Amino acid sequence: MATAVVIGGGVSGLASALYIQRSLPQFSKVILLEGSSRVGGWVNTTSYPDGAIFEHGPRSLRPVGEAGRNTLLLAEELGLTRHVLPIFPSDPAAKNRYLFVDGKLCALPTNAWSMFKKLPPFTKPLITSLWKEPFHRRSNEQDESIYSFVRRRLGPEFADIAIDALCRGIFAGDCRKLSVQACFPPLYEMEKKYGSLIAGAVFGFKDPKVEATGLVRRAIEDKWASWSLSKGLQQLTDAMAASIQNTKEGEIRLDTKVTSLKPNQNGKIIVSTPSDSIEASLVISAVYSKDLAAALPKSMTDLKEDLSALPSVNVVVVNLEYKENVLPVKGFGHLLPSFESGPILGVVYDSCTYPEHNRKGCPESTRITVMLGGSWYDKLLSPDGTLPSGSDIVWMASQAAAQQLGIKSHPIRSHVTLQKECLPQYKVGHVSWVEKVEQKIKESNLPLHLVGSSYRGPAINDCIYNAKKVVESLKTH
Ligand SMILES: Cc1cc2nc3c(=O)[nH]c(=O)nc-3n(C[C@H](O)[C@H](O)[C@H](O)COP(=O)(O)OP(=O)(O)OC[C@H]3O[C@@H](n4cnc5c(N)ncnc54)[C@H](O)[C@@H]3O)c2cc1C
Ligand SMILES: C=Cc1c2[nH]c(c1C)Cc1[nH]c(c(CCC(=O)O)c1C)Cc1[nH]c(c(C)c1CCC(=O)O)Cc1[nH]c(c(C)c1C=C)C2
Repeated sequence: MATAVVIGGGVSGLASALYIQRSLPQFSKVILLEGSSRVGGWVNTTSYPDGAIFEHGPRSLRPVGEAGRNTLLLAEELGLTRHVLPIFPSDPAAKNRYLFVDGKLCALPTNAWSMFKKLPPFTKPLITSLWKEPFHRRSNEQDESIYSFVRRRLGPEFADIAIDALCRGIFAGDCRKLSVQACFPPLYEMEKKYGSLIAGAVFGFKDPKVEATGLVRRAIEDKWASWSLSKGLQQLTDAMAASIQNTKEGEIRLDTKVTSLKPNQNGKIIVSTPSDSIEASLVISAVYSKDLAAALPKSMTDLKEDLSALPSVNVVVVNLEYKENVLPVKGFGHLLPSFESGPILGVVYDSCTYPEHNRKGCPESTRITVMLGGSWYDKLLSPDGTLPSGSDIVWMASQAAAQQLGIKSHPIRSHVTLQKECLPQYKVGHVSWVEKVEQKIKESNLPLHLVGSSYRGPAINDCIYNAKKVVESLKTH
């Protein structure tokens, strides 16, 4: 009886367990071990009895590309079709994103025409950077920072303002340190292959392989910008967990932290938890690389050191709800470049994106999420090095919202979550680091495989799709 063990019950671990059940029938037992008391990992939704929904982690998914289509397919297979909340291209949440610079909200260009206009905070129309872009020489470096790549190709102003803010709004990180090769592989490939981003965008488009039926077809035909679910994104991970447990092979054990992994003489791995030991023919690690390092035996010092080297950042997520409509603009949200504010990364206008998640009977109520910290987390700390109390953080976030959005009223409900080490930082050289750790695991001959946000992308779509690819690579032909 062959047993597969998946370590970690975030979206990557859940996807791994699901795909093992579907594609690797040689495993008569698939056991998912989760250290905490719930599945979902960073996917975490609070649903209040009055119908209001607060997301403390991810809140929307993109339907594009192979990975985006794959998640939609999975949602459909899990029976979630009627719960999908699409954002259409005409919705303000799809069209409007803002920067907060010099005390003002500045709309980012939304269409080709706006590229020809001088839109503050930029001092010249975007087209003036774009037309020169194909003439810049490609770099010979293996990797470089996102900042230096964009500065080289599109100029310093675009890098200092737009790219700086964008990296805060995806990685909560510093574009001067993050790797372009790891964080934006399509941009990196476009330059390497076509010598230019514009040429790459024109000639490099490939139709994704995932078949366009059902939800995928609807998303393509109606040009969805993004989507969520009627009960929030945790509905996806809850449905994944239910599907795993619905089969005779699948088992999820909560409050079960993996404390050690030891190879035995049969080429298997003994997976130990405080209460049990399991002999596994296959182990998929779906935890932060540092957490995997902590479970590996001392004899694997080299690999442990490598896995421990991946840095990550803390993000403080503050959900705020107001009784009335307090937003001066409609859109997805706004971001602050690092020169503006330090620790306040941005604000998501949740009630504008998903009004369905507002409390019942109060369509005018407003939900926003203020995100703080990331690479600037230290700036949030008190002089004694501690994080201010929850009520102080709510005050700080609501003051920021008041100043940036002109909100005069006080929130009627708030929720603060400290998401510790939640976003791994892919620094310059990250892709080589992934190759190195995977090579060392291969050389060890252990039946151990890596998935999760530490390696090939933090987006939910990446996590699910990479889990699928890893499991499918294990199929015996
Ligand atoms: C604030 C925020 C906003 C985000 N917004 C978006 C968004 O809008 N769109 C998007 O696509 N992505 C977004 N992301 C990114 C995305 O949510 C994460 O990258 C993704 O959820 C990571 O999933 P994972 O399964 O790889 O890891 P995790 O969610 O970290 O799961 C790992 C699991 O392993 C468990 N674990 C750890 N150690 C052990 C052990 N020794 N034994 C057993 N279990 C263990 C943990 O408890 C956890 O449940 C956001 C992330 C954050 C933090
Ligand atoms: C202000 C901080 C953050 C906001 N979201 C995140 C942080 C740290 C985390 C996050 N957001 C996205 C992803 C997934 C990336 C992907 O490839 O899909 C992650 C990990 C989605 C995202 N958010 C913004 C963009 C441009 C994207 C990429 C996908 C898309 O275009 O939708 C911008 C953005 N994020 C935040 C705000 C307020 C904002 C823009 C106004 C919040």
